[in-house]
Amino acid sequence: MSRLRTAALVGNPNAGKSALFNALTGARQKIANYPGVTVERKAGRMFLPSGEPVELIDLPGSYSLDPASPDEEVTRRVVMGEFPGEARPDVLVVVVDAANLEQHLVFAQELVAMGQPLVVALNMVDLAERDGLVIDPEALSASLGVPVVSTVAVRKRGIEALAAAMAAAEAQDLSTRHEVARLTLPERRLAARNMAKGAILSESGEHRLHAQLDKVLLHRWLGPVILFALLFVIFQAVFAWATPFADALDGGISALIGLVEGAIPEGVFRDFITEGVLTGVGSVVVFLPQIIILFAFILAMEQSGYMARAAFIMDRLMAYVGLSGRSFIPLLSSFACAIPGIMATRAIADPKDRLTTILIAPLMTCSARLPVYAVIIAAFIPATSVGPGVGLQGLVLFALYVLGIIGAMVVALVLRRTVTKGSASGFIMELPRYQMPPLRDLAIGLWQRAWVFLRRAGTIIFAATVALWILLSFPKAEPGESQIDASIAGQVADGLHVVMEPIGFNREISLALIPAMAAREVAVSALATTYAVDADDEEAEAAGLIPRLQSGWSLPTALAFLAWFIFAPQCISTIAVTRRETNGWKWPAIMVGYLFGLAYIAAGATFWTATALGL
Ligand SMILES: Nc1nc2c(ncn2[C@@H]2O[C@H](COP(=O)(O)OP(=O)(O)OP(=O)(O)O)[C@@H](O)[C@H]2O)c(=O)[nH]1
Ligand SMILES: [Mg+2]
Repeated sequence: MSRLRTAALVGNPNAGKSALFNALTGARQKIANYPGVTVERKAGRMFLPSGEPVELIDLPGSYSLDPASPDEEVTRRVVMGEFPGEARPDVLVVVVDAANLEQHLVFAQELVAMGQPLVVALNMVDLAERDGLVIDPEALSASLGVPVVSTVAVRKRGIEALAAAMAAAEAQDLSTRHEVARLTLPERRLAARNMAKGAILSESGEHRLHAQLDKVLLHRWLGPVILFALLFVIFQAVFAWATPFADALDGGISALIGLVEGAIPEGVFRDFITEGVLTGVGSVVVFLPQIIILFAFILAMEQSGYMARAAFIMDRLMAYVGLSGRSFIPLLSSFACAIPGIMATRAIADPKDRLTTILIAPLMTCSARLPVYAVIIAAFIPATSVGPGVGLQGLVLFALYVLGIIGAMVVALVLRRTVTKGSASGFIMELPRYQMPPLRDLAIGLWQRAWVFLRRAGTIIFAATVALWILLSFPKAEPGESQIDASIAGQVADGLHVVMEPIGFNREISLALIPAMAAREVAVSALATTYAVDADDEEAEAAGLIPRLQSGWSLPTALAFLAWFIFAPQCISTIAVTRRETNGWKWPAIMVGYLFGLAYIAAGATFWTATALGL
């Protein structure tokens, strides 16, 4: 006759505890909160083979008995029998994922060491077998010293055997458990690895290959080196591969301008089409090839399963600045655009972690900066190579991205010590399988990205450029006076120029920065339109933006302009989404303030250093 009254399911997150709970209890469950905390208490009744009822509790996922979150705190106290009003479970069912055995066995050993009756459910064996990995429960049982039952919770496989093992658990000899109790965490990790290895019955070549791949790609220092090398190659490719396509697009736009000039009689309307629409918006659209190449790499990294590994690598590095790998995915999406990045921070449970991530997200180089960077680099950085296969232009682009990341990390460090003080939470994630990126998905993803970019060009960039063209074109200049001087925009820019002159910005830049608040790419279209309006004749107008930049700007000014855009929060939508996600104006105001401050300092420092060096 069994004396079991209560049992608890415990284990790492996503091991399948809740699925097992459902399989064991059927519909007989009751959900409430633990007293005093918002953590859910899920209990239900199951029956042992003898027909005896047992109350089964489904505990929240945990990585160890050292609590790092309210969920883990509850798990720990229930398991230890310290939770008021909750009886210590008579038997623990430790759920481990067969495909992530090494990871899950670390916590399992800690539980074994508690010296309670215990059964291990080796769950998800179906998924492991699909991946070519067969685990021997007998071998695992021998090395852990406790019964192990294979289960597939979602197919209700192994459920009866598990219930039988639970019933038999009270007769367990607990005297040998103290050996495990003495192990330190690194020792337990090592033991987990050996046990996991020792329990492998068979492993497919593919699975072994993937495991080998992980050994290299997740290596303590080789991993980050490979990640950075890969990023380096990506930025090289953005310049090296895009040039012919960008040139072709550029030629197409010039041809279109020629066509319009031939078809429409001279006048304000023709100027509007050529200077405002085609030159302005066209100057941004030519960067479509660069955007596509960048995203082809990013999507391929995501779909191949490498991106999750990158997050894993970054977790270690981000811990130094008080952030966890949980921030990596939002920050990574911010490379496309800070808006989805900031929205993705909702997945970060810790409020201070989340706030820090929101505040630094705009420092990740979003794709809107790419046209700005690319046009200045094309105009001022020679297309020379600085080593075999290493172009200077790609190197500068890479440096700009890295500077954004370094800026973000420094800001995070400062924030974590001041306004968002608190301890960082731990982070472990399940790594997806490696696979060849499916070409179809890749193509769809690229198409979506390209469409987002073109839609921006057709809406917000178009609108801001047209508005600027109107402000630049009226009132009309007297003969002998420059159109920019006469225009409304020119007058406004003169005011801003007073503030921007000390950091090396000329009037055209000051002018372009105002509409660029709508979106960063507008800085490019605004410059293109300004120079087109300013051009004395059609020949000068047709010369294009890059020669105008080269003849009008000094190198220190161009570099200062690049430095400005690493930091400047020139994006109204980002400010709006920050307001929404932080419920007020306080944090967006702080964000905008510190980013403009940094932009000004960085641009100024760049300008004066470059000037002092005689560049
Ligand atoms: N194929 C397969 N899927 C499973 C198995 N067990 C659980 N799952 C799935 O794995 C996912 C996670 O299972 P859960 O039961 O929610 O995991 P959990 O341990 O309760 O997770 P937390 O409560 O977050 O700690 C769900 O999508 C389940 O459907 C299994 O044996 N085989
Ligand atoms: Mg669960």
